[in-house]
Amino acid sequence: MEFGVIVHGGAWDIPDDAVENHLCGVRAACKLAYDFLEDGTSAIDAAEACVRLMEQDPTFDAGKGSFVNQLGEVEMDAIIATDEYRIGSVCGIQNVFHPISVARKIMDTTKHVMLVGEGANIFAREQQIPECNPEDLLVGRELQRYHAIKEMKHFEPKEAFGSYQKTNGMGTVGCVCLDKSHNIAIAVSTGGTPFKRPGRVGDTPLWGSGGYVESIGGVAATGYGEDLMRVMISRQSIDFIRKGYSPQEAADLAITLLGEKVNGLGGIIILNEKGIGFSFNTPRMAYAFRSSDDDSISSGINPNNDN
Ligand SMILES: NC(=O)C[C@H](N)C(=O)O
Repeated sequence: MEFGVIVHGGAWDIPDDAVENHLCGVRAACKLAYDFLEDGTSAIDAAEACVRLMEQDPTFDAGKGSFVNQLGEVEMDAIIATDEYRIGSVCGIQNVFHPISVARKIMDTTKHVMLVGEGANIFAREQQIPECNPEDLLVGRELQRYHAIKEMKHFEPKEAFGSYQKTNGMGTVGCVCLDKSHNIAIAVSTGGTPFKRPGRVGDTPLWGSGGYVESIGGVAATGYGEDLMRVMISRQSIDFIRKGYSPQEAADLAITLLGEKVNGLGGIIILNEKGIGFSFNTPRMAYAFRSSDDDSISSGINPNNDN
């Protein structure tokens, strides 16, 4: 392909009544990135714009709509990177609409790769990234979930990713873009897991776990972060590509490995010049993709392309 994009909107037990919003959200983000890439925009700019759109969509567990932690607060993580090992990552940031753009500024303007917590907020202020009120990121659905979980005797965040319960609306967002100059970029953003401990960081902002990219391909992950980071799923996927597997084969192998090694639950998307791949072992994952070889966007949410 000359250029292309794949997007995910989270891998978990997406309830039936949230399917439409998830599909609309990933398709809109995919279209935005594809149109940019067609116009000659760089992969990194297209990837940032794509994730920003999903961060402002309250359907997803990223930006507005994020889960709240045990204190009832939103703490977000994000990563953005190019295939030249330029990386920006942010953990536990609060009160900004677009963590992905903070990550981008870290990549573009500092010598660092990752900033966390209050330090990340100080940096965002210095960069004149607009701050918002904590309530601006909170949606009623998440407040209700917070109170419901607080009432529970026992809550296991991993269960939200399997087929154990129906909880409305959650899903990290991510994308991989290839531009006309053969550059690949990844961007991933999340509010983490429900009722997480304050300070908990998942896979998303960790290079090689939530995302990874080299010239041979880019990967973005989603799912139960503690499992994804144990197997460094994104880096594993690219190692399969290096061994000669196609993006689809690499995606399937990485998800099999996730299940076999740590009984993990999650999904990944992969893209390189040879093609697109995606795989998940959760009940559903929202995804959309289009390469320059395709006439239109493909999207889905159920296993086996059964939509
Ligand atoms: N919804 C998600 O994908 C959550 C994210 N992977 C985390 O564990 O923080």
